[in-house]
Amino acid sequence: MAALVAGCLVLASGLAARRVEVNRRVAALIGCALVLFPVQVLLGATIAVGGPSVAGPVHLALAMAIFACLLVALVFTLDDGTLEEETDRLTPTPESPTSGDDAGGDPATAPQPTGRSARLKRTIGAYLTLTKPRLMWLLCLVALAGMGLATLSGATLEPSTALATLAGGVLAIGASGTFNHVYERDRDRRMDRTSDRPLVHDLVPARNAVAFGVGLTAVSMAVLLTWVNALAAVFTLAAIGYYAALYTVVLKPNTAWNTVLGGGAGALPAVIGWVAVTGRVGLPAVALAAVIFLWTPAHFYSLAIAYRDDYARGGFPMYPVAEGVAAARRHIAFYLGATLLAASGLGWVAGLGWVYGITSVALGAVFLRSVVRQFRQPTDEVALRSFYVSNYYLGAILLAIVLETLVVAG
Ligand code: HEM
Ligand SMILES: CC(C)=CCC/C(C)=C/CC/C(C)=C/COP(=O)(O)OP(=O)(O)O
Repeated sequence: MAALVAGCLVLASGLAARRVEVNRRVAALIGCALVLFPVQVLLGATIAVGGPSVAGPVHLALAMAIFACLLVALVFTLDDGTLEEETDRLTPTPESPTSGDDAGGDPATAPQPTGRSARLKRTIGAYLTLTKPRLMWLLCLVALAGMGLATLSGATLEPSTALATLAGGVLAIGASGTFNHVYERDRDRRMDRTSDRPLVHDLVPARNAVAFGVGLTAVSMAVLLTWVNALAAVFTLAAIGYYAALYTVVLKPNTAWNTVLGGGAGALPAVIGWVAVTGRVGLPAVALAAVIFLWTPAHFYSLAIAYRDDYARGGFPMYPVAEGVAAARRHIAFYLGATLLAASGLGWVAGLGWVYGITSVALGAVFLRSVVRQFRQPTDEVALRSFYVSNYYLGAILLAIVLETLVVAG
């Protein structure tokens, strides 16, 4: 039934391309999909009658190729219709002399809480903010999904291992987020979105923040070494270094590739989760990491479009700042396509079932629709909506993995 529906849709795309005038690139891509589809039907028939085992993977690869042709055709069609020329590149202004004074406000004139407990509350709140707690739920789900996948390979997940891995991970994310706050405090002052951060207002002295980050790192390592294993600790330390040094110091201020290359930091928790259970690296964990890696630009570029002026003020060459909104939108669509393909690859590599299949197709469609809306309605609100949908998409497929591997199977 699914193949029939897909076939009808491929055919409908072909008919639509004949009715509306499409350019040659789009026509060629849809033509490819139309030619590949009957081959796919034949391959499917071969599998149904017990053909060679290689037919299965080839069948999946061909399905991915058909999807890729149609997605690229869609992007070129949307681009042709609505996009302005790429004249919207901004120049990051790292040393902007005027923007630093007012954006962050003056801590001396900001209202100070009176009373010991109010001050204590404010300081605790400031330290909590340094740990970037809003990111944690999704990164924890990544690690949990990594652990769940490991159980499919026959390993057993002890609840204490799961708890210790998540605790070590949360502490590590807190540490790297803290280092990020310290290093970026001057640029944060110049950006509206970040001008209320604790270090901008000296709510926490930078030295104390560094000590806090080092402390969190040490406790994280102690937890992982005591209750999980050495390899998980090594990967977690690498993730802290990746985010706090490689991404924050080297990539983010210097190259528009910062998000693509930085995506590896967020992908590592998938491997950490798997390693925590098995003590070694496995293919399904790498496949999950690939999904996160490809998802990251589709996640962040939408936010960066909405805040491009802010990032330019901060002096960061984020992709929409350096290359313009039109190019960024196109890349969001391509990375989204790559994410959806990687997600099907993950399902196949890990042997996931229908809960994961249905969730990734349904939420993938919601994600794709939100990105298509960005082309039709290129406003910051629509871009921001797409940013949140990216999180729901990833959250949903990770939950589906956890459900299939730990709840249903366990
Ligand atoms: C280079 C990689 C990434 C960049 C540049 C990036 C950037 C951002 C930024 C700027 C925010 C807004 C933060 C704030 O306002 O406090 C954000 C929010 C968020 N990000 Fe990412 N992100 C990246 C990777 C990831 C990864 C790998 C995950 C998890 C798997 C993730 C999950 C989230 C979540 C859950 C939020 C919070 C959304 C909310 O406010 O509800 N991000 N991201
Ligand atoms: C296990 C472990 C330590 C994992 C660390 C991985 C990690 C925290 C990845 C997330 C990357 C991230 C949310 C960047 C935020 O962008 P930004 O810092 O550019 O955002 P900003 O503009 O708000 O500062």
